[in-house]
Amino acid sequence: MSREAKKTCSTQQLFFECAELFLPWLSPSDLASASSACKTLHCISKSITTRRASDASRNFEKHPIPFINTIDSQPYSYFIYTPSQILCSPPLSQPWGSNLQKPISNLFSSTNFGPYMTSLLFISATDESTSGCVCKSCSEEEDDGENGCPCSRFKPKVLLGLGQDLEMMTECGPSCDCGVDCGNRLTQRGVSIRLKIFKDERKGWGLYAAQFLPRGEFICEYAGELLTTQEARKRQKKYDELALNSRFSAALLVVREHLPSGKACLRINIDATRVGNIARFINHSCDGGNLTTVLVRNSGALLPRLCFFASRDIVEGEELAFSYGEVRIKQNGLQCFCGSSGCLGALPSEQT
Ligand SMILES: C[S@@+](CC[C@H](N)C(=O)[O-])C[C@H]1O[C@@H](n2cnc3c(N)ncnc32)[C@H](O)[C@@H]1O
Repeated sequence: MSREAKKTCSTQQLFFECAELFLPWLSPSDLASASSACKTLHCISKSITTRRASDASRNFEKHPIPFINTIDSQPYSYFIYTPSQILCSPPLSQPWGSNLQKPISNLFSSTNFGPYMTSLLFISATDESTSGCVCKSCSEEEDDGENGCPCSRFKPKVLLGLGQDLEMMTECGPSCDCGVDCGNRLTQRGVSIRLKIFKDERKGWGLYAAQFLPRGEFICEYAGELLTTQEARKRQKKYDELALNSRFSAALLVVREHLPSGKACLRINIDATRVGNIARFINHSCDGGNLTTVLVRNSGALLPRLCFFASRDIVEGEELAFSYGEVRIKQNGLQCFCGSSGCLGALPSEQT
């Protein structure tokens, strides 16, 4: 090979390596623009698209969670991935589809939130349920209710074979001596089951079981940005406007924890529209679907997390669904296509 040819070859190699580094940061529309610039960028963009479609979780979860679309040409849905809820400002973009196997860094790990997050995560512990445990190896409560880890005092009914409503459970947390492998941190290790994301003509993307899931199985957390109520209302208004004019899918969930008196005492706004995990693909079903929502409190953490468990046995290939709520007050609300025998015809909507 001549010197000139060698030089051209190494320049091409350098261009290729640079493109592999920066293209994964681009949104689908920017990726498409870059792809039309030359043959090399077209080839790399194509393989990035294939990799994105093969794993919505960007390697953050135990198994890849692929997109499958037999309806139209959209290969995947674009968003920023976080395995758990976040309070800090999320990054504007995140690499996705790179040929590197591991996520570049876990931007959202609980140790990486900075002082602002720490002050919100920890509260001054005055009662037993928030002060954490000093167990060497945490075990669940024994039948007499005494000898187990104090952090696992509450178990949701779905794990005990009972009801369907929003429930509560407690786990070890930041103020406990035990580590992430502790037996009482079931919902803190991300998604460990096999799932896939299918596109439906009328409901858009939806989350499906890619294996049998027994009743009581932990599915995933509803991860996203935690918002103030003021910010949630502002965003909801914007999302409603967008949904009127396009097939825009919002994923802003409002959770209210009630006192026994019935008065709301805690409101949590989780927005997974731009930043979230695979729970943002779970569609609504008027009959409650096959998932139960559980508020999980970690010892020492100020805010609970919303987690999904299988409310009954779920067979491979079944769509996962839950009820978004009861109230339907918005005019021009979205039509519901849940297909359940008790379908009310419109998606739940509420003035947030
Ligand atoms: C949290 S997202 C669920 C994922 C969404 N299907 C997507 O494509 O990204 C909520 C949106 O999904 C759609 N959706 C969810 N359940 C539905 C249902 N039962 N019937 C029709 N559309 C539904 C609505 O557009 C809703 O605003």
